[in-house]
Amino acid sequence: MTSLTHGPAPRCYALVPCAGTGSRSGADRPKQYVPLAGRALVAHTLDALARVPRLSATLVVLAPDDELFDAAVPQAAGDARVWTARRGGATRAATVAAGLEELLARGAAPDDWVLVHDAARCLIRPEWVLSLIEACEADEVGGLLALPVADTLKQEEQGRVAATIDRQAKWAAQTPQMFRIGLLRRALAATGEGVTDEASAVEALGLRPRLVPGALENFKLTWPADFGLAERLLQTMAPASDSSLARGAAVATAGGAR
Ligand SMILES: Nc1ccn([C@@H]2O[C@H](COP(=O)(O)OP(=O)(O)OP(=O)(O)O)[C@@H](O)[C@H]2O)c(=O)n1
Ligand SMILES: C[C@](O)(CO)[C@H](O)COP(=O)(O)O
Repeated sequence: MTSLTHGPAPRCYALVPCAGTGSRSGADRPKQYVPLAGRALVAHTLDALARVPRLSATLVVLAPDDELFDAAVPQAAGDARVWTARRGGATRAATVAAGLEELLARGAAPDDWVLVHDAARCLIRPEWVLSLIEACEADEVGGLLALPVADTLKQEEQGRVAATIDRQAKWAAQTPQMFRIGLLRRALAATGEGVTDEASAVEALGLRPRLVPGALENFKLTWPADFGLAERLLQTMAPASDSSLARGAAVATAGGAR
């Protein structure tokens, strides 16, 4: 039963920065629009997020001059849980910061959670998103999907190894990264555009985000060779079992999108 003295339970929103150019990808267009297994890369990303019932809505932040999204993801126009905003900035951090303002303008509360997920991680699975939500929703700070580094790490100087770096306790950060909207907004305002992920901004406030084990498959498509690999994985992916997500559905349905 809802208490009379407390507000409604915090909701979860996804925020997908989708305003990059993909300069390292070698593609003939922004990488999020490269076709993979018959659909644009970002369409796969949004499909997976759409199968997470705990998400009240997903905000896709596009470049101000984006002319590709509507044709690349036609189903978004008819989906009340997908919102778009042409407010992307010069850096990922600027795009995310603008997206947070948009969420607040659309009725999200500072205490609500936001899960920032790269458009470019199109192999995300609904069950991994749910595992992040379940690990973080009772957490003071929030957290992120990440993977312990498996390889021996080398420090390069002019094409040669200058040092071998201790990999003990090193993790590679992935997305989604889940924080309260108000906290992340404050963190990004303090750090500016230099940070490459949300956790870095939150860490700069002296906080310690929770590391939640992710999956190797949830890699970020960055280099030309990544596209063929992602396409092969998409083609062989078993359909996710939506029943495993049902335990999250009741919470989202009770609130709906604001
Ligand atoms: N100004 C920017 C830069 C990046 N992104 C988004 O942030 C995610 C992760 O960034 P990255 O892989 O670095 O994408 P790009 O910046 O597009 O790639 P590159 O660095 O190779 O140019 C992508 O979904 C990208 O669209 C964004 O929304 N706004
Ligand atoms: C957020 C991120 O995907 C975590 O690995 C990464 O930091 C994005 O960095 P990039 O500079 O945009 O590639």
